[in-house]
Amino acid sequence: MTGTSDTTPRPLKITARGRAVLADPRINRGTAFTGAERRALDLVGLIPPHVLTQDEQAERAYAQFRQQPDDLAKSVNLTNLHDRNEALFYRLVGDHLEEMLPIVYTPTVGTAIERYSYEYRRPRGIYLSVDAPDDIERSLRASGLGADDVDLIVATDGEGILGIGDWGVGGIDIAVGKLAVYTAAAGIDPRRTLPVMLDVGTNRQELLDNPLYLGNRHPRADRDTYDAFIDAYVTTATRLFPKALLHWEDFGTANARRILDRYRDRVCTFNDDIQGTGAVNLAAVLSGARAAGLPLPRHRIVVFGAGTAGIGVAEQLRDALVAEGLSEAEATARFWCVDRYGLLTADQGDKLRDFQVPYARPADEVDDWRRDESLPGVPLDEVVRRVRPTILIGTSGQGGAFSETIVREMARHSERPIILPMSNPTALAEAGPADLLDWTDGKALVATGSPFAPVERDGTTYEIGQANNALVFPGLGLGAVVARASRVTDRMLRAAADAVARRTDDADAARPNTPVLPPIRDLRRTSEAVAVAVAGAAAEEGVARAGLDDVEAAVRAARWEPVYPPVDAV
Ligand SMILES: NC(=O)C1=CN([C@@H]2O[C@H](COP(=O)(O)OP(=O)(O)OC[C@H]3O[C@@H](n4cnc5c(N)ncnc54)[C@H](O)[C@@H]3O)[C@@H](O)[C@H]2O)C=CC1
Ligand SMILES: CC(=O)C(=O)O
Ligand SMILES: [Mg+2]
Repeated sequence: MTGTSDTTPRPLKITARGRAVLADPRINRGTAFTGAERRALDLVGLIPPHVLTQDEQAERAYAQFRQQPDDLAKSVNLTNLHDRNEALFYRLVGDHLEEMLPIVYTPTVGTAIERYSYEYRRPRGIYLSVDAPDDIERSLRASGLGADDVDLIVATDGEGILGIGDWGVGGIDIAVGKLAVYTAAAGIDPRRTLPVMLDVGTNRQELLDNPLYLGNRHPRADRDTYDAFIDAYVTTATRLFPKALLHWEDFGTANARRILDRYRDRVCTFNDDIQGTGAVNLAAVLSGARAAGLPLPRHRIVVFGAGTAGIGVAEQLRDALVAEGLSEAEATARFWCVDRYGLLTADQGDKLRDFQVPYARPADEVDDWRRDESLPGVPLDEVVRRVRPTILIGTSGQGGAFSETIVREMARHSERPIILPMSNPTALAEAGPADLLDWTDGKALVATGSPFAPVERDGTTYEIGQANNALVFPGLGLGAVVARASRVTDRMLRAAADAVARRTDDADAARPNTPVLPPIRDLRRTSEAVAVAVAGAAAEEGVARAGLDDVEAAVRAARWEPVYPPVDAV
């Protein structure tokens, strides 16, 4: 993001005066207030006299960032800037996206969430409590935003943060982090967004025992109480902010599914872990299949970790196979999903969760397969040996699960194995890219959920694509907002996946290091392409409420830029 825009920004109306201006990050620009602005806003004497440009401020802020001793300190540093001067924060993150995304987002956001009650400085977002559902409306109204003012709300209940589990109220930082990516990548106007913490308690004893813990100090609410609370949130949020897209992030598996199933046909909503992850995975697989020279229907797909993300990934791949002409049964038969009890098989009874059932293999198919009685079921290595997969996807949160033996076995039967360890944060990746390339003699087509440095091998540099829903949700959100979509449909998700995959169309598939995903440094352009595709799909499908003559122009015009608009002191 550069500090420039092709259109002159509209003046910003400011009613606050004096210290109240400096205390509000949405209007504060600190030392960049000009002499005239300082006089108009009663700031004379409250700021050192010399006026800096935003460029100069950004230079200083970057130097301060670089001085921080570690990633958590960098995260705190950026949070402080975010709390002081929002435009400068986005200017900085946009200018250094590759360097700062791992700080505001995965992996460091995971550490910030674990440390939330220790590192807490200021609140950000809206905290709703299951113990006070009657306060939902009052709390959402306390944002100061009216019916036309909200485009997007990211909500979490903190139960399934990345792969690190239940972190209670600290989960608010994943909503804040996702919104930062929405703005830095797609130019969603940050003043028209809300992070929401749905605090239903926590089952992490360490938090309940911690005197500094800032969330509700009781176990998670029972299902009826939980569902009533979620319903009160959806009903109130959509009544107060009828234009808002409701994004769900990092819920526990059962709740994530139930919520999506309940609301997806009623309101404009999507679950990032199920649908955003499914779309980015599909993009990587489409590009990978092209590079491997094997049409999608001929692939054999093993998904390791059949939870929220894993089954979301399988669902979109299955739809893509159906679109290629396979019947639903034929498409489903291309999958072998492995979870904590081993390969999903139809005889697993109540160990199978309802959303896993369609992917369970017939029990007699695996009669003579080796079982691991400690699971008890067919383990991943046996599945790989028997199935000879061409695609191996990791959404298990089990760091190192793709062992050398497993990967070498896969590579024995596949010219270009597609291996996507998607688990976050970094330590939970099922394998690292350097190992994957070593074990496959450089043949593997790899992308990972968290960022990894490029790998040097035999004089070739392999850039590692980030198979992270961050390639999808910012553009999906912007497209939905521009179209004023009434729903997020499967077709919009497919359009997003295709748009991401097209960003690697000109890559030379014959090269060993051909990318399967566009790099993060191009995230702004990728997000724009996704937004255009999504808004177009919404219009074609009849769920767009905005008239869109020129989708590309509408998307470009909708982008918020982190500039300082002229001040109108009212
Ligand atoms: N790259 C991306 O864009 C995304 C990555 N993820 C990552 O995927 C991972 C899983 O996230 P969710 O699906 O939300 O969690 P989840 O808890 O719904 O799913 C994890 C699944 O792994 C299974 N599992 C646990 N231990 C296992 C073992 N030893 N062997 C096989 N399976 C095992 C669990 O039973 C569960 O079904 C996390 O690390 C998360 O960061 C999630 C969403 C997006
Ligand atoms: C990326 C993401 O949404 C996750 O790891 O949960
Ligand atoms: Mg997530």
